[in-house]
Amino acid sequence: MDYSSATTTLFSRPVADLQDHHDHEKDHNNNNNNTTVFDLSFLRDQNNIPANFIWPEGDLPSSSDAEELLKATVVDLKGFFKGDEAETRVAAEFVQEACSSHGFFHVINHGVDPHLIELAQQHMDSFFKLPVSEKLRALTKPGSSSGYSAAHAERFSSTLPWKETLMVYQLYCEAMMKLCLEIMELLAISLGIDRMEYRKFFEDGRSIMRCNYYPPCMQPNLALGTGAHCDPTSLTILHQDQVAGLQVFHNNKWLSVPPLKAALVINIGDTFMSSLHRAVVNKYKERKSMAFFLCPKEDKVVRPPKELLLGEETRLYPNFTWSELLHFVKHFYRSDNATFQNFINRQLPLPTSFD
Ligand SMILES: C=C1C[C@]23C[C@H]1CC[C@H]2[C@]1(C)CCC[C@@](C)(C(=O)O)[C@H]1[C@@H]3C(=O)O
Ligand SMILES: O=C(O)CCC(=O)C(=O)O
Ligand SMILES: [Fe+2]
Repeated sequence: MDYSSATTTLFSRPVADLQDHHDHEKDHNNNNNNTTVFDLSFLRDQNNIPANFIWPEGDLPSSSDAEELLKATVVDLKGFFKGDEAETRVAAEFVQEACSSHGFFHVINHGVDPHLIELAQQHMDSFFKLPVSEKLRALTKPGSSSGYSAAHAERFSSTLPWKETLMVYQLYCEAMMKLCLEIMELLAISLGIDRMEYRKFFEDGRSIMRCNYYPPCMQPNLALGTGAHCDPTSLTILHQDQVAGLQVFHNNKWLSVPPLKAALVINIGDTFMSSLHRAVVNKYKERKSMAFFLCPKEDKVVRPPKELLLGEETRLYPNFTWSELLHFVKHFYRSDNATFQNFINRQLPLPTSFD
């Protein structure tokens, strides 16, 4: 096999290591013998993008989308970190306001060393600049939450996202994990439950850190960097560079979440309730984002806190474990706006219970 030709659009390769891939959903890639590898560093300059990257009209950004900005609350964490009760209450109220509406907010004075963010970005840059043959050495294995992927072509065959991703397991992500736990404390305060409840629940969490590289696209109106979806996870901390692209569907409109210097974007995932969002691409500028997804430990049972329940009959959803939901999105379902509902309604031999 030859990955060296810079003039070839696609590389086909026999993929012995993808043998046990067992996707069943509509657009999952069932062709195990011959996965196509896309070289986005070549495709970015092409006037016509391959059909695999073209999304159905209803999914595509329209010219009136995102003219408006999302009113994303800016939560200042300074007082909370100092232990100032009054300022903590104000921060928790802002979190509550955002989470009862669309679930997105910015945090500033978040305590993450800017040099660390800079360093992570430099590593990410040098990785994505490598020749495709080198990047493929880190190609993700089916079902794995680490490694490199060019447009998820090893998993899906159509409506491919216009991006390359690199997933790194949580070892490298201590600063993000720490911040997630602080925000979990604020979330608990905002819900009026024991402030340590979620902190304790997530302290042994298994998280996913993902670097996204969105090359420029000559036909940005036909493609999407990340299609509309809800994060199936628990909490997402997103660092976006200075190029806009993130949009949230709120009040029946796509609204832009423009980058705010020194801030991190936070959004709650489906184990709380995630809002539909996506990342669009553009003709001129590459865009990079780093998403840290907090997830519960695999076997932990996810259930609502007792204080929030009036009785079992008020429950909308049964208990589940993160490993069940993760398995569902990795093998059976491509995350979209109905992931959680379809997971709950799934006809699979997995037990669901209210116990
Ligand atoms: C558990 C996960 C699945 C995805 C990565 C994390 C959290 C969000 C999911 C995702 C980003 C939602 C959009 C579609 C997806 C396929 C993607 O474009 O990357 C999703 C991720 C995935 O299934 O790998
Ligand atoms: O890159 C972005 O701005 C958003 C990506 C995203 O929503 C995701 O990876 O879940
Ligand atoms: Fe997302």
